[in-house]
Formats: sequence, C-alpha cells, structure tokens
Amino acid sequence: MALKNLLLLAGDGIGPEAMAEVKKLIAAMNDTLDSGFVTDEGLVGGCAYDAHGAAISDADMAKAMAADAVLFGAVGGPKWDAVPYEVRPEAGLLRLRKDMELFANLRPAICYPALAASSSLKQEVVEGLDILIVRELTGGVYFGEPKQIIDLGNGQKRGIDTQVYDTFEIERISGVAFELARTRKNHVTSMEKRNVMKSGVLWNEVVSQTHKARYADVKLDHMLADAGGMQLVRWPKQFDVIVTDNLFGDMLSDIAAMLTGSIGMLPSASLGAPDAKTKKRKALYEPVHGSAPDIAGKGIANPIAMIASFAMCMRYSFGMVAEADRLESAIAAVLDQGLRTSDILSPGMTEVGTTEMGDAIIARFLG
Ligand SMILES: NC(=O)c1ccc[n+]([C@@H]2O[C@H](COP(=O)([O-])OP(=O)(O)OC[C@H]3O[C@@H](n4cnc5c(N)ncnc54)[C@H](O)[C@@H]3O)[C@@H](O)[C@H]2O)c1
Ligand SMILES: CC(C)[C@H](C(=O)O)[C@@H](O)C(=O)O
Ligand SMILES: [Mg+2]
Repeated sequence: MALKNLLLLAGDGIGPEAMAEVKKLIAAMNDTLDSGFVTDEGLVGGCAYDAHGAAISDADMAKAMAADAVLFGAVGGPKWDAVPYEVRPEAGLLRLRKDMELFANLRPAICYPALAASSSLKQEVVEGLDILIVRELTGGVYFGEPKQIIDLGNGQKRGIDTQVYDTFEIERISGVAFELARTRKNHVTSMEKRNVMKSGVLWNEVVSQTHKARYADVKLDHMLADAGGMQLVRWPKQFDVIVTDNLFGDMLSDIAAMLTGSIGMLPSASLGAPDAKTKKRKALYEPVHGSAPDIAGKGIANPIAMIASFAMCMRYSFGMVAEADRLESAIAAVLDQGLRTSDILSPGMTEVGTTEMGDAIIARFLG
C-alpha cells in the first residue's frame, strides 16, 4: 500500500489542542486499520516567528509542497500583535495558500441533528442544513497589488488594498462549484457586488459564461453578497453551493459557521488543480476557526472542526470515502449521545473537554 504523507502544522492557541485529537486518531488508524499514514510536523504562525523570525520557514514550506496533504490547526494571537505585518502569524497561512496554489476553499456548513435545537437561530431554520461555500482562495483583495499604507505628508495616511480578478481565476473556481453541485442538489448561487465593484461585474459575467458553456444542466442564481449574508441568516436552506470571492467567502463562511451551532464545528479543504500527469492535487485541510486566544490552554476547545477537516482530507486526498463517512457518522453519534464542549453546550447535555470529545469520537469511529 502506498504511504500517505501528511504534514501537520498545528500552529498557535487552540491549534495544537485540536491537532492532538487528530494525531491520536491517526495513530489509532495506523495501529488498528493499517492505514499507512506517515506524519511529519512543522511550525507555522506565531510559534514559527518565535523560532525563525518568519511565519513559516522555507524548510517547512518545502515540506508542505512535498506532502500528499497538509493538516493545519490555527495561527495568531495577541502575543504577536506588534510584530511586523510581513511576518505576522497569518502570513504563514497565506503563503501556504499562495505557494501551493490552493485556489479552491470548500467550506461545508452542516447542522448536525443533535445541534439543531441549540443554534442561536430557530430550529426550523437550521434543521437539516447542508450547504457548501466554495471560496476563491488565492486572488482578490487578499493578494492584489498595490497593498500598502502611504504617508500623504499632511498628517494623513492612505491605506490601499486592491481587489483583482482575472477571467481564468473566476472560470476555474466556478468550475469547481458547478462540478460539486452536480454531486449534490445541482444548484449554484454566485455572490459578488457587481453594483459597486468592477471585479464583481467581471465575476458575474464569467460565472454566467462558464455556466452557459459547460454547466447549463446546473441551476444558477446570482445574488449580491450583502443580500446573500442576509439570506444566509433568514433562510439558509435555500442554498446548495455558494461560490464567491476570497473576502466575501471569508465573511460568509463565518456567518454560515454559526448556523451549525458554533465556529468550532466548521471544517474546510483548500485544494489546488489536479496535476496533469498524476491527477494528484495539492491540499491543505483546516478548521474555519482561529486560534481562539480567549480559551487557549484551558482544554475546552471544540476539536470537531479539526477532526472533520481530517475527514475531508481522507475523502479528497486519499479517496477514503467510507472512512470519511464513518468519521462524520461518529461525530454525529457522539453529539446524539449528548456530549458537548462548552461552545455547543445546552441544558441537559454533558459538558466535556477537548480530550474527552476526541476520545469519544475516536472510540465510536473504531468501534
Ligand atoms: N485559520 C486560522 O488560522 C485562523 C482563522 C481565523 C482567525 N485566525 C486568527 O486567530 C486569532 C483570533 O481570531 P478571532 O478571535 O477573531 O477568531 P477565533 O475563531 O479564533 O475565535 C472567535 C470566537 O470563537 C471561539 N472559538 C473558535 N474556535 C473554537 C473552538 N474550536 N471551540 C470553541 N470555541 C471556539 C473563540 O473562543 C472566540 O470566542 C487572530 O489572530 C486571527 O487572525 C486564524
Ligand atoms: C487567518 C486569516 C488569514 C484567514 C483568512 O482571512 O482567510 C481566516 O480568517 C480564515 O477564514 O481562514
Ligand atoms: Mg476567516
């Protein structure tokens, strides 16, 4: 059996706490199922800055490029608030995305039945929710130039970020969304702000052209991104796949996270294009949440987003669909059993910490 090379980048704050649960799962899978995972580890974020003065070292970057898949925890925290912008913790994640060309970020928001009653929204609004946000991840205002602060010399400064999208970037991300929609409810909603932004006008045009040329069988709607945010909270079940740019995708996926009960529930996959010869794609899997400095070190972080990110890794990087399904079912079963970390706690449920939640999911998965 071919070995499966994983690079683990746990990062800062609750990143290492959540990653510890996935490490236990990987060790258990190797022991009992002979899964053949080989892991290496590296530093990213504030811990990498402390060690090397950079948010990720060239050596760890090279390991990420060579791995079959990268598992990423979270980066950032107040300790590094004052470090120079170029080497801030988040720069490590952005470099990984850019250098690995991970243009497609899949952020599924699923409301597990056991959590429907504990959402901040009404039960009927979120019950059975299963949507997928496809976020463009290597373009837009995150990477557009110029990006700078200019001193205007009159006591004023000017901060500039630039939103840039080329046709091929919009074509390839909308292609991913249409392909995935065909495996789901066959419905894509594209979100931009064509009423204000030129890049929004182009986005709308290219998504429509791609649809007409290659995916006319898929239902396509367009929505202004601000209205999309409102509709996500009003009646999220109207959506199947949402395709949107880097910044809108960042914000809309945090909104979608709360539909599932907590940001501690939302996994993601960041994928590159398949290699022309090997068909393998570079990939990084990470929870949508951050390093949660307010709860770091307390042993109470919800590890489900990290564990579910590993399920996505098995599905998308290794074709281990049965195992991925079983892991997701184990998460659902443990929630059905009433176990809750504090972020998803509701009356009558049993509060557990990060380790107990991880142990319970692993036991269900293996049992
Ligand atoms: N992918 C990443 O590494 C990533 C993503 C988002 C934010 N960040 C960084 O993380 C730092 C903190 O950002 P923030 O506070 O805006 O966002 P955050 O996601 O870290 O936290 C927001 C809130 O959600 C809670 N939360 C998050 N994950 C949780 C979990 N697994 N279990 C329980 N509760 C959880 C936190 O306690 C906090 O109250 C910043 O430096 C930010 O740049 C990193
Ligand atoms: C940490 C930060 C750079 C990142 C982003 O803005 O993309 C995060 O918020 C995310 O959602 O993955
Ligand atoms: Mg975000």
